[in-house]
Amino acid sequence: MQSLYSSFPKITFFVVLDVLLVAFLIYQLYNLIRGTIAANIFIGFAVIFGLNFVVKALDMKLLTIILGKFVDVGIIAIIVVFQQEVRRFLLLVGKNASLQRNKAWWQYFFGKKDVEKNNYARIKPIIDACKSMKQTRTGALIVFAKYYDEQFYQNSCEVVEARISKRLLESIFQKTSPLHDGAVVISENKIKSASCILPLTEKTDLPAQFGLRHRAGIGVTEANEATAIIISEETGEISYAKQGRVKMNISFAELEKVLNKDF
Ligand SMILES: Nc1ncnc2c1ncn2[C@@H]1O[C@H](COP(=O)(O)OP(=O)(O)OP(=O)(O)O)[C@@H](O)[C@H]1O
Repeated sequence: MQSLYSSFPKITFFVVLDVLLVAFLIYQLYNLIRGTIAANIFIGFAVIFGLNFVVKALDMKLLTIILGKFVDVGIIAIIVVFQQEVRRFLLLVGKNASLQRNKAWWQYFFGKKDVEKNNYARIKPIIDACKSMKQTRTGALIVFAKYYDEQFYQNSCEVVEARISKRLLESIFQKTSPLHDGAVVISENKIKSASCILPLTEKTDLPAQFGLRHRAGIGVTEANEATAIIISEETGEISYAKQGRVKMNISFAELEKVLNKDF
């Protein structure tokens, strides 16, 4: 009994912290891959790791060698297979440490009123454009990128670099416009680009009516620090995507609230 107890690590502050941090990381990982195909692949990896442990314990030499080969390349395989998820995870870890974020905190404490006032002025043309596009059932996808990753967006986009205006947004998404296909990306208080082809989410548990526009809107928020407004051409319904999740059929009051927070 004595030896069993002595084999346990002493419970210190850092042991508790260690366990809490690991639990937090596993929870974040679970959040990132929940509802995606990656979740099944993750279970596949876990089964192989578990089996390897069992066959080793049972001293089954042949299986130990075969499964051992998988486990040896496990980390590399995980990075290759979970490329998107690793990217999202690193973004998540890095976002709180970023300079821009610190700037936002500074503004929060020292210039909140100005920020809020300017924010409403920035949001209004977007809300107005959404109202009009909802009415006319014009399909649209507007992405709000916290940090404009040129490599990510510009490969597939037309550069716009224009002031945000209701009429410009409407004209871009008008069905006869050459730029109407794809997404508009707003960042740094500008319409940076239009007609962007974005990565599609691999989620398997989305509503049946969600086609490519919705999948792209959700996909971009999984791969980047971004949120997205999706207006359905079929129903005029407005959805809002953030961190890979989507709120369907949101009202304009809700839209104003979320944009005020996220944009
Ligand atoms: N990868 C992509 N990135 C950005 N936009 C895309 C992408 N794929 C498709 N789209 C846009 O989605 C449009 C097609 O939408 P689709 O009908 O498949 O989507 P949906 O989610 O069902 O939306 P809706 O309710 O408007 O029909 C395309 O015309 C294009 O503008």
